[in-house]
Amino acid sequence: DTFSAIFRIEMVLETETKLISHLEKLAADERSEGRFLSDDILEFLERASVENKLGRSDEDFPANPLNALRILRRYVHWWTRIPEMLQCEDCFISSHVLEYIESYDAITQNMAEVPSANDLKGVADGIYRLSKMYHLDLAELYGGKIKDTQTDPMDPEDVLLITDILESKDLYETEIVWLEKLIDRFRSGQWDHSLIEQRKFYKRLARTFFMAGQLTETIKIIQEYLDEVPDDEIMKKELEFYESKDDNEVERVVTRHKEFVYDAEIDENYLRLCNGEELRTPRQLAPLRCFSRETTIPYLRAKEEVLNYNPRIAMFHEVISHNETLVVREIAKARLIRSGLLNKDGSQFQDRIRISQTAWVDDLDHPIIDKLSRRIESLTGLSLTRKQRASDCEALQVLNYGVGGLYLPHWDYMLENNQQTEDLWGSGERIATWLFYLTDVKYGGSTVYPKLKVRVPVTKGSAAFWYNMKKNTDVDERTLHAACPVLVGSKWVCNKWIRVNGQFKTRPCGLTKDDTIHD
Ligand SMILES: O=C(O)CCC(=O)C(=O)O
Ligand SMILES: [Fe+2]
Repeated sequence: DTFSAIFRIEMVLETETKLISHLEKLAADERSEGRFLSDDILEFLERASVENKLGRSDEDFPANPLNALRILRRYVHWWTRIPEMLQCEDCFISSHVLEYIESYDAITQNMAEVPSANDLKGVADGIYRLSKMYHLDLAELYGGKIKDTQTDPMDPEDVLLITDILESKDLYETEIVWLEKLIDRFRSGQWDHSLIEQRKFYKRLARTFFMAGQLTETIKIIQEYLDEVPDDEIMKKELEFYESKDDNEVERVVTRHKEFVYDAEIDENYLRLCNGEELRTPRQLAPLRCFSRETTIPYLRAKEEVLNYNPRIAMFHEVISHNETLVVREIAKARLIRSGLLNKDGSQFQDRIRISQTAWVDDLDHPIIDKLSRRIESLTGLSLTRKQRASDCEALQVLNYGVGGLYLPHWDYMLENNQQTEDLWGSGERIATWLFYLTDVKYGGSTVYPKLKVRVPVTKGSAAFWYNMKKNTDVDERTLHAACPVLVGSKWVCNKWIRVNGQFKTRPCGLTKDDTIHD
């Protein structure tokens, strides 16, 4: 899918540039022979051309979720439909039209991912999640403002995509808030009325009130509309319909829907840490230090910032160069696919708890990938040899997050299903995780440890490092961690999962059963 990696949305913009030039050529060819494309298409083409230029002039443009939604809606609602619109049943289809359709098909076949209605849902759901998680102000959001970033105001149609999501989750109360704010914006003249029919909104709001079990409000909202447009026959019918209902009936609609499960409760610490709150006391923070750490190379020292001692969670600074981040991303781009999660039997599945795309890159793929592995060896003292069997670590996992992209709290260890591929047969559990940050993001995306109350901000060039196991090789549950939703930005990371069996020389057991690895 497209919504699960910002990189894919950048690709949609690139594809659109090609489609625009094909459609412009078609319009010109037809015009030269005295025929014209429909006004709908011509108006769209003009708008798309302006918005596409704007989007491509700023590389951060698709990293704003509102822009991502606009780009994808343009593609799904327009570009995919234009071939049909050009082929009306009883009109003349010129050779130019056929040519356009051929080039459209060719371009689409070349796309790794063709955006679909499902992607629109993914982005809309992402924006809803972000608004909830980061307490976004709806009036500001509609006006295109997120924190201190500003883009064009949302189109009412985009807002409706989000309220559709709310409705599908039976979140009627929330939907009412979103719709009321939308009508506020109309009333105050902040939205161009020509963009949409007001009736559509009022009708929608009335229905939502009804679904939420608020019949009085339902009738009130329709009357409010009729006060302004008294002759609207359609709305008069709506009013009659609702007036014929009684409260018992409303109750039934609501209880039917309440059987569904509501949004899972987001872990309180996760929420607060992602919002940048410091949850530890000054006393807990006081002993934390930065170290110039020895490595296995005598003259090389590393910049280590300890964020927690037991278990040790550390950030290593300036451990990957700008150029290296570009190489990793470039190799990964051709291989990205939606990230999976592991079933008990080791098979993979996809879920909303992990929204990103993954690519696996190995030491042999490029000298720089190998160099990164050797660097992690010297910084951690662990062995990262890749072998046909019983490797000391996995290949490098490269991730790009999508709109509202996140990874809810989880552990990196896999317990019984730790031998997915042959190279890892006999490798044992994931003893440690090394996580390089390849980009900065504007807002959101931190890695957080809800049990330890630790937050690692996304910092290009740095890495997070921790042990998932105690010295006696029991897994350490305190390492529960998560990736916060990305609010604005394209988050790229890559991580090395280091396996336990190859580390026996440098990682002996501790003196007590519970000894943690914290040096
Ligand atoms: O992206 C992050 O910040 C964390 C990623 C992670 O925990 C994982 O991929 O297992
Ligand atoms: Fe993880």
